[in-house]
Formats: sequence, structure tokens, C-alpha cells
Amino acid sequence: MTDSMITGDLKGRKVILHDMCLRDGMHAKREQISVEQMIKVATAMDDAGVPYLQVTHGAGLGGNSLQHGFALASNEEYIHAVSSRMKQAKVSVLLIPGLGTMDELRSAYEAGARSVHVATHCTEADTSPQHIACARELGMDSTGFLMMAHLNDPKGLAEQGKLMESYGAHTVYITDSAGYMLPADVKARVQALRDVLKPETEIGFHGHHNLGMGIANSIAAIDAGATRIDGSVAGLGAGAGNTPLEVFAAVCERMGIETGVDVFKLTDVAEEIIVPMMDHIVRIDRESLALGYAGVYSTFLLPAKRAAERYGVPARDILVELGRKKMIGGQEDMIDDTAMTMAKERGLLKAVAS
Ligand SMILES: C[C@H](O)CC(=O)C(=O)O
Ligand SMILES: [Mn+2]
Repeated sequence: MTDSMITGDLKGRKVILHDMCLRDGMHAKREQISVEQMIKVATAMDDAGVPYLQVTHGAGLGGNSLQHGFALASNEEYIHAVSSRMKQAKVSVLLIPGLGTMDELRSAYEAGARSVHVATHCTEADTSPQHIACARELGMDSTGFLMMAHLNDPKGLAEQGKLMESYGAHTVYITDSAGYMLPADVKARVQALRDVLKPETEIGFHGHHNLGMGIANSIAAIDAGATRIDGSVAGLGAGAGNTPLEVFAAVCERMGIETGVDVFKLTDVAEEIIVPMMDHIVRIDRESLALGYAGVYSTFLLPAKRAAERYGVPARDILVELGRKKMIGGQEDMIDDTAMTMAKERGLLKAVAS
């Protein structure tokens, strides 16, 4: 990102940071984060001043399933264990309508969750009115979370955001699930939302670092009017991870953007707690780069690697094909289907059968 792309003086801007390690990071850990690990991570982040922490299965409420994998504890167990130990941080959850239900949202609230990202595909906001209304009735901080936002243009995304606002969302998020966007893409979408939303409705940005643009994209979002930024310490998240939060906090401090977090405490959390927890180093390898390059849902990374082993087709090729087909969250069964078709086309299927 060149300086000329930052049009405003961001000094003195206030931004709310939201850590995703204990939700998006569940994808990278194949849902295997223990309650004890969650408590350790969350208390350290609370101490570093992170105001919001998301805690659930990677696919959110209702995520425990054969399709999405089983976590080591229930969402309620995780939420209660973490929220009961927080001094200042609020616990949030993810809810994809259809996967998670309003009953599950109520039970997450009872367990201590006080904020929710209600997530839909970027053209399907109209699947979320009941869930956003339910969150508002519970008194929760409520976000409409438009996933795979690169697949809708700024005008279309603004219309979807306006719908979510009309359902009661306090904040509308542009979610770069594929880590595909460049700063100009983010800026155009935030501006389009800012033009149509009420002044009191906040705008958020959730980035993935597949093209190494998480920080530049988040700064572009702030420049265009976003006030909430998701990231995850040490980037623990799907694909090449989320915007690395400790790095982002350091950049904000350099730019005079106020986050209220202690940068060095966050770097200690990254180094001493998160990195040792990783099963693989979350980084931009050839497969996670392919996600960003081809516009593929970051959550598809590990299932595509498994399909690659099963069918003998390189994961990168599978991911590029999934991007070409514009597959979205919820279409996970197409990963194996695509790999199998490619194996057949390449004459590899006999080897699989034998
Ligand atoms: C279920 C996904 O992981 C939600 C998300 O974080 C994204 O789309 O990005
Ligand atoms: Mn994500």
C-alpha cells in the first residue's frame, strides 16, 4: 500500500480490536483447542487490553458436526469458562443462520457471550433478520458479517449492509474470507457502506492474510471509515490466518490510531502462547497463497489438503478449481467432489480405488 492510498490523517482515530484466535483459529487447529488453552489465551489477551474475543467452534454456534468437525468441548463450556474469567474483555460468538439457531444464541448468551457476528454469504443478508433481532432482544452487541465480500461489488454489498442495519445490526462487517482483496477493493466497499448506512452504524473489516494484505487492507478500511477490526494474535486463523493482531496494533500505534491494547503484552501472547499451540506454522505457503490468489474460502484449506492426499491431486490445483467454480462456505462437500472429478480427468481414480 503506498502512502498516497491513505487519504486521511488517521491520527486520533479510535478502533475496536476483536481477536479471532479462539474461533477462526479453531479451523487451523481442526477444532482441537482445549478449555484450558482457551482460558490461558483469553486471560492473557484480557490482560493485554483486547476488548473483544471470539470464542466458539470454527463454524460458530451449531458448528459441531461431521461436516465441520467436533470440538473438544461444547460452545457453552468454552464460552462460560472464558467469560467468567474476563476482567474487561467481552466474549463474542459467530452464528451462521441455518447452521446455528436462535436457541443456541440464547444459550451462548446465558453462558456469558455478549456480542455476536451473524454471518451470511455476501449476497444472502436476508437469511439473518430473525437472528439479528434475537441478538438485539438479548441486548447483545450485534454485527452483520458479510462473508466472501469480494464476490459482491461495492453497490451490492452496500445494499446487503443496509438490510442488516434494518434488521438491527449495530455494525456491518466486510469479511474478506478468501484473503483476496487489495486495499482499493476494501476501500471502495467500506466507502459504499459508509455512504448508505446511518452515521451511528459502525463498519468492521475482517481480513485473511493469504496475500499478505491483512494489515494494509485493515488500514485502508479505517481510512474509509471502519471502526472495528478483526485479527488474531500470531495470525492463528483459517488459511494463512487472520490479520496478525499484534502487528496490526503496532502499526496502529505508529500511525496514532488508538486501540487501547498493550502491543508488547500482545507480542508476548503471540510468542509464548499462540505459536507453541500451532499444529503447523500458520503462514503464506503455496496452498494458502492459492486461496488468496483464486478467491477461495480460507476454511477450505485443510479439507483441500486432506482431499489432495486422498485423490492424489495437488491441493493447489483443487483450490484454484474451487475458486473458478466460485464455491462458498456451506459447499464443503464440493471439495471432495471436485478433487474426485479432477482425479478422474487425470486418470488417477483407479489408483484411489485399488
Ligand atoms: C465460518 C468462517 O470461518 C467465517 C469467517 O471467519 C470468514 O468467512 O472469514
Ligand atoms: Mn475468517
